[in-house]
This record gives sequence, structure tokens and C-alpha cells, in this order.
Amino acid sequence: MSSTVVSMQSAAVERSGNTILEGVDWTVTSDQRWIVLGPNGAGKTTLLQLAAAQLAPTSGTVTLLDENTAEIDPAELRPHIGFASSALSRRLPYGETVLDIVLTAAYGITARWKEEYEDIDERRAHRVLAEWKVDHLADRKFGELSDGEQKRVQIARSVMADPELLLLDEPAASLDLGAREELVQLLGGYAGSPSAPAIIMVTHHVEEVPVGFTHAIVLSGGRVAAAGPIRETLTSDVLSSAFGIAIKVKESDGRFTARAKS
Ligand SMILES: Nc1ncnc2c1ncn2[C@@H]1O[C@H](COP(=O)(O)OP(=O)(O)OP(=O)(O)O)[C@@H](O)[C@H]1O
Repeated sequence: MSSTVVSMQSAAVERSGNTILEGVDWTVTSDQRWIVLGPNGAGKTTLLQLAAAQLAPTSGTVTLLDENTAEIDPAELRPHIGFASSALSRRLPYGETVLDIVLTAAYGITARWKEEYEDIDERRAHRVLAEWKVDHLADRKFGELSDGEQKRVQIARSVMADPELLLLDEPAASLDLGAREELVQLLGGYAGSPSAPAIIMVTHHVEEVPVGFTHAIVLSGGRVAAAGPIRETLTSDVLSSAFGIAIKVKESDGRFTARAKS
């Protein structure tokens, strides 16, 4: 049975006197995989930060894994929430091995120091690396990997602690076509697994939406322009209105494309 993982009611975020998010009502359940889409500056990363317990709403409520984030130390929630973003990746020690990058996630730290790891952790790290097709790189230094390989290692790291919620901020950004397609396929396979956690993925491109993602939320100017089942939300009308340009969206075999209407 599915359970509610994220619940936001009238959530708003103000920063430096500017309203960045406003009136966000949103529920994510454990069996759902969400795409967050919207123009630059629409508030996508800010929404993800609310869902990661990295940011508290200025008003309204954000409940994560049954805990109101205003009433609990966010540090208690974070081990249950996997998060991969390029900002986080830049903080990873480039000289560490891929295996250590993933292993340290079991302890909520970024660099190996003097921890004694259990065999069971090491076996899980290899299993997770294999799941994201980077196990053969386990002994290589993280900083020496290609962008595509680093992205997959980051995701492996974010699922190492078996989170109940997985947040991905533009996981396919800057990847070439081959690396993007490889990642989108892996994400699709993962999203389709009943044992996967709830997933929320921010992207700029509908072409990056993996098969198996079930829902989408479209932001525009800090507000929810549309939210719901993916095929009802990633429509030409919704995206044309959110991006302010006539867009034609097509879906084929569970994958989406979008281009300006000529
Ligand atoms: N710390 C901050 N102080 C003031 N304004 C901020 C801060 N962080 C973000 N903003 C502003 O909030 C708005 C939303 O930012 P956010 O990064 O959430 O948008 P986004 O949809 O993820 O954008 P992008 O697609 O460009 O990554 C932007 O106008 C941004 O300039």
C-alpha cells in the first residue's frame, strides 16, 4: 500500500524580500515518480530544497515522511532522503575512489576518514554501483570519470542509504546524447521497480523524462501551473502557457518530445 511521502499545504518561500514560491499544495506518495518542469527561475530547485528538508517554508506547511519540517530537526529526516545535484557533486572529494564516494553515503558524510566499514556496506555499495552500471569503476578516482559516469555515481551514492524519497536535480544536464539516453534508460528501469522509493526529478527537457515516471508538476513564476498524472500535465497547452511560447508536445512509447509550433 502506498503512503504519503511529501505533503505541502499553501507552502511559500520568500528570499531577500522576494516571493520565490507561493501557494504550493502538493502530495507525493511512495508509488509515484514525479517530474518537476518549468522555465528558468520558476522555483524548481527551491521546491526540491523544501522536499529535501534543506529549506523551511516561510509560510504554509511541509510534511516529509509524516514529519512536519517546522517541528523536527531536519538532520533526522535527511538520512531517509536521497539527493543528487551538481551542486552536491562539486562538494564530493575528487580524489576519493568511486567505491568510497558511495560507501561514505551510508554514514551521511562525503569523505572517508577513519571509519570502519562493514562487509555488508561494501557489498551493498558494489550492488548499488552495479545497478547504475558503474561497478567496473569502483577503484577509479571520482574526479577522473566522465560527466556521465559521475552522474551515475552520484545517483548510486544517493540511493546507498536506501532512502524513502529520492530527489534528482537535473541528473541529465550537460550529458551528450549517448550518456543521456543511457541514464534515462537506467532511471526508467529504476523508476519501474516496485521497490524503488518515491522519486522527484527536476529537468529542463521533456526528452529527459524516463519511461515509468507517473506524474508531473509544472511551475511558472513560483506557482504551480499544473500538477497531476504525467500525460495530463505535460501537454502542449500547459507547457505553452508556462513557457510563454507555443509548444507542441508529442508522446511516443512513454517518451516525450517538445518543439515550438511553426
Ligand atoms: N538565496 C536566494 N536569494 C534570493 N533569491 C533567490 C535565492 N535563491 C534563488 N533565488 C531566486 O529564486 C528564483 C527561483 O530560483 P530556483 O533556483 O528555485 O529556480 P529554478 O526553477 O530552479 O531555476 P533554473 O531553471 O534556472 O535552475 C530565481 O529568481 C532565483 O534568482
